[in-house]
Amino acid sequence: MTRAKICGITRLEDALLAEELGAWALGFILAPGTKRYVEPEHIRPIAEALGPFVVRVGVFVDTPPEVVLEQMQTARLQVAQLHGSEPPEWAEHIRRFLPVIKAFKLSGPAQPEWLSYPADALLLDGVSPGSGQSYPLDWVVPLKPHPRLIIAGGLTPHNLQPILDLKPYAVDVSSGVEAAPRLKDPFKLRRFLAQVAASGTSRNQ
Ligand SMILES: O=C(O)c1ccccc1NCC(=O)[C@H](O)[C@H](O)COP(=O)(O)O
Repeated sequence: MTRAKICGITRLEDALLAEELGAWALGFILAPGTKRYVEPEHIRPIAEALGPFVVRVGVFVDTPPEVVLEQMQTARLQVAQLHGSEPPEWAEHIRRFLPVIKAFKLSGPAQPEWLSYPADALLLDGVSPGSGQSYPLDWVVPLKPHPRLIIAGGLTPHNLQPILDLKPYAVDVSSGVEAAPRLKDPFKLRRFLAQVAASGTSRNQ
């Protein structure tokens, strides 16, 4: 079954709606200077308002492991997503305490050696995270053997079906379900999550 992660959450109402519509995971951007950055103290009340069965993910870019762990605790998040050029030792350090998703940005086909990166799941993204940029689907193929492969990058309710046909562990979307940067669009969110559910992969099936 394929799960859905909704990334770039900045508002409580978006988080609660995504949860209600069946999202498995919600992502909060902890990379200062990026469009959807939210401070750990701002995330905390959102994370605490969610039910127990939705996974709270913190997204970091080249942040040292000690800082990742500190901010994850402050924000009450559960899974760390490493979205920069973090060395494997950083992921190993964080994994002593929390599960890790390692993201790789594609400017060409995925590299098979990424399969051995120490992470609980791998995520493939476009070259410019959160920008709605996609890539040719066959670039994903070298990582297909990974049991927990998350596909992101330019997904929308319109182009989602061929990705779902690959049956990845999860799909991840940010700008494709926004009304404007930082604000989710309830209609797009509903369509995206309904499509994941209709693929026979909803958490309720
Ligand atoms: O979304 C951001 O602004 C962002 C900034 C810095 C690092 C990562 C970021 N997003 C990570 C994600 O997991 C996004 O969901 C992913 O890049 C897909 O975005 P989109 O193409 O807009 O759906």
